[in-house]
Amino acid sequence: MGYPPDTTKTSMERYNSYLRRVNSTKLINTPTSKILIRSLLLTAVIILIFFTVNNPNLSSSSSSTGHHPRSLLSSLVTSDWEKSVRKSSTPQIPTGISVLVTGAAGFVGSHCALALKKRGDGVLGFDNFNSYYDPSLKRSRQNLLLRHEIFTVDADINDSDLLKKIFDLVPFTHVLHLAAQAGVRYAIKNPQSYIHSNIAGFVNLLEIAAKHADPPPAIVWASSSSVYGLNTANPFSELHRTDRPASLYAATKKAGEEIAHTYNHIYGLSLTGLRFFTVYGPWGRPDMAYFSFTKDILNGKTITVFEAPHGQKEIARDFTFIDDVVRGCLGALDTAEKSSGVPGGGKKKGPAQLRVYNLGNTSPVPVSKLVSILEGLLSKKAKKNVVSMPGNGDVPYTHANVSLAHNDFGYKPTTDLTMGLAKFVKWYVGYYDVKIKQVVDIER
Ligand SMILES: O=C(O)[C@H]1O[C@H](OP(=O)(O)OP(=O)(O)OC[C@H]2O[C@@H](n3ccc(=O)[nH]c3=O)[C@H](O)[C@@H]2O)[C@H](O)[C@@H](O)[C@H]1O
Repeated sequence: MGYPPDTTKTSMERYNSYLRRVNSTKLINTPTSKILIRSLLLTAVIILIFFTVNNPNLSSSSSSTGHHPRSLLSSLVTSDWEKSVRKSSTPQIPTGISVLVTGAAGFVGSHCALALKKRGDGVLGFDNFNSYYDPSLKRSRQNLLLRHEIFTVDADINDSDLLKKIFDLVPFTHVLHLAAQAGVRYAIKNPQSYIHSNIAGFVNLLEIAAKHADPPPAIVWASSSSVYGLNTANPFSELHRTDRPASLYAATKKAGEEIAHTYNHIYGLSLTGLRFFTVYGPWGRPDMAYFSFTKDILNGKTITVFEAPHGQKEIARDFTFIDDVVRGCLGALDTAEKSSGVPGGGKKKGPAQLRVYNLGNTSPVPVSKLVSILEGLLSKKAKKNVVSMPGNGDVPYTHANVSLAHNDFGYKPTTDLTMGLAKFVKWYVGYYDVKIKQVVDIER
């Protein structure tokens, strides 16, 4: 219940405010008050600068707090830019699809973009080139895409205005959504970045796909093996429980799967989540163990290898080679049905497809074996510091059952870890111009 207005007080306040205005005009004309006002202004400016410096998110165009970034729409869009967007997205064959690839300058994104383009599909890249790891590697991937006539828009998926503009220019049939904050253990250091990209960014994309895009595209997106969390049933099946994530990263990917359900249910968006299992290979991510181990072994630096508590199974991963994952992504895109939503959102013509698949290698390898394979390929012994696995989000073991992906789109991984790492090392020494005794010939 509200209080009745105090009319006496209100009119007194109006009068007082009138008096303050009258007095202030008199005051500012005296020399003492001029000095006073100037010093007050100066103090205000200093406080403002202090706040901005200590809260970079306030001035950032792409904050990590989940606030909407300032749109790059007006600074990016020119008629040449529009031409590049349209040209890149146009399929080269009559049966080709038109795909917006978010995270296109990332590891999996760049490989998928190239594979799609190679078979005649239209591909537009989208990436914010953040500095989670060396952005120059992302720029090199972007240049590689450009050499194959794939244009990459340099922006954040939280930029609604720009995304809308892109969907106005191109009637994408599909979105391959791979832009995300990756890394399991980094979530301890920078939790907000996971919310910004994996939750807010994903919702922003889905909002635009559901309510703005005409036609609403089918969306295939990157979930993660980490959603299995503390699950102990093996190998991991899509039917197992995923309600016990061990890291915030895993929790945001699991949240993504639930959010996908909602947009499928309300708006009829066709959505397919792919649970990737520790993907590795050429042009990979420097933050991942196989990559940083390679770098450190070559530089004679000690690597930290995690081990399980005594009496437990060795720490292992179902390492999955990039080419196998790319085939899985294309298979998922090719079997994705159209969204059933009506452009503008709010209605759907009927139920739409909602899928989740494991994309793993089906053959877990202990991390100690990963190190010994690398030692062989690099002809150099690793200096190892073996420590107990810290409780910072890691899980001890992953192992995929991929029969669902096999049945639905013929997914069948074909590269074992030794072969895949040989391909990675060959790329690594070429890219970073490293001399090693002998590069194992993998073109058998
Ligand atoms: O499948 C996923 O969904 C995730 O895969 C990947 O996570 P992980 O499987 O944790 O890969 P990665 O960090 O390479 O560690 C590999 C192994 O090395 C061990 N490890 C790691 C670091 C270290 O210093 N020492 C060590 O022993 C470590 O204990 C682990 O056993 C992606 O990064 C992630 O973004 C997500 O996609």
